[in-house]
Amino acid sequence: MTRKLISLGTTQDPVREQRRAQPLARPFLFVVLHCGQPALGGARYGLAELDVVDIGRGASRVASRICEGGVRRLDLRLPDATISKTQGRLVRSGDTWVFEDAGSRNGSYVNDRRVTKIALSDGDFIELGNVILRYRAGLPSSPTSAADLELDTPEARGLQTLVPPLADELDALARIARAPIPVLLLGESGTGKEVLASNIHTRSGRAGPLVAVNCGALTASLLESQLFGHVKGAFTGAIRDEPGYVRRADGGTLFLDEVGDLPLPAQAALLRVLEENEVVPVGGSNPIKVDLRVVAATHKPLDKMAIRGELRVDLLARLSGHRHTLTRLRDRIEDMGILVRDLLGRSKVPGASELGFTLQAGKWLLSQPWSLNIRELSQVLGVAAALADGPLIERAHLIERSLGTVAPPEEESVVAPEPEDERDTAPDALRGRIVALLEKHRGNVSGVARDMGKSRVQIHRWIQRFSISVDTYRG
Ligand SMILES: Nc1ncnc2c1ncn2[C@@H]1O[C@H](COP(=O)(O)OP(=O)(O)OP(=O)(O)O)[C@@H](O)[C@H]1O
Repeated sequence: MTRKLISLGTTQDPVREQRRAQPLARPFLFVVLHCGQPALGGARYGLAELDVVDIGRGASRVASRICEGGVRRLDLRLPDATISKTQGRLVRSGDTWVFEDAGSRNGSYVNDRRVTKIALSDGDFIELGNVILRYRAGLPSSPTSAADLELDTPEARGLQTLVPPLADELDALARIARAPIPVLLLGESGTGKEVLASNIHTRSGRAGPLVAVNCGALTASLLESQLFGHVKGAFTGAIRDEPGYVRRADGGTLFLDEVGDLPLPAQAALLRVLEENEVVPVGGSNPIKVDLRVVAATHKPLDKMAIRGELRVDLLARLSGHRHTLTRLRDRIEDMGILVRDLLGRSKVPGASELGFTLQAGKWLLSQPWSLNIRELSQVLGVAAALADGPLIERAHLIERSLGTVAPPEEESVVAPEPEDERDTAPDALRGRIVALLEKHRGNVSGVARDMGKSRVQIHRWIQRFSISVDTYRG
């Protein structure tokens, strides 16, 4: 079984009907995590067309929709020895859903509390044996994303989700991927922008390579030659022709990672390339044609940067053919099961893909803020898999903040407000202080960051804004 999409009804022309249909808020039941067998991934079931959901033990996860005597019923079987054959049921009561335990052997729990009967609220977690489910009262969904979905096989990495509004956005992105439209990926660090860029390239069917450029790591003095290449003899040390990133991506995809870190002079040069589809290598005189598909990514607030003059508005417009903002992990916690399956499956720790979780460990995964998103989850799981000394990852193996005390610098967030001090400090005084510290630290930005009590990213941002050439201070 790979990806089963179960239609909710037949239409004359489903494509046209879907285009006409606006997303509606609908209730859903998610199977979020099979703690004992995370390889089973997760599932979602639309509750809008149902009156009752019966849940009990089965040999495998199977959901059947049945209509008997006018009652629309979903029969959900879950493969878990700790679940009773008849565990419990969800019953529609007007606009709400009520969970009733059916006298199960091990009991049913909602948000950690043992229950016999309870009206569910949006976001409630339902624990049945070692399986954790979640009720969502009203998620915007199109007819496609409202359909039942089982995800138990890793495929289309970065494009899989159970969450309906996100599924609709990713569906649009998957279609855009096939056209040569520039894509701008926004979102917090660790949400999967690079993974998605790679997937967009794969789906584009373009024959050329995916060439990733970390714009924040380009050296100021060599930037143009790194991007656009150079001819032999263009400068001291140019002992042969070099194509540069842009020409290497000819016929493929140029992935501009951390595009918010691109210095202004490089922005102008890049814009020329994107507008004219040709590149002039440093020291050369003849333009060379290039066929590029550009995907750019950043966790910075590009629109604000454009207003402040730190990013060219025309470049931003060029890059923004289609914008996609990645969802934070804590806002797609229903995907925990499918992410865990993917991450354990890819882990280099021997036997990781066979591991399960204790119920306590599973509940912990679902309760964390995951401020560093999927990257943090991946790190936590990697350590846990290495520590586990049996078939199950226990709560003690899941080490909080495995990335140390690192928190995303507030100024890096696409949604974060601009830090107060940046707006309030007199620009001349700030520039003077940075220049003095660059002199003191001989161009070492980390030293400046330490002395000012700021992140390196913040210092780089000021350096760009004040057009300071760091190389001048390197001795
Ligand atoms: N959908 C996904 N499924 C499984 N793993 C993922 C997924 N998306 C991202 N990851 C993993 O999470 C980590 C971070 O992903 P990625 O580097 O793509 O994030 P990013 O948004 O580009 O981060 P940054 O902004 O810091 O560069 C990687 O280890 C990646 O393999």
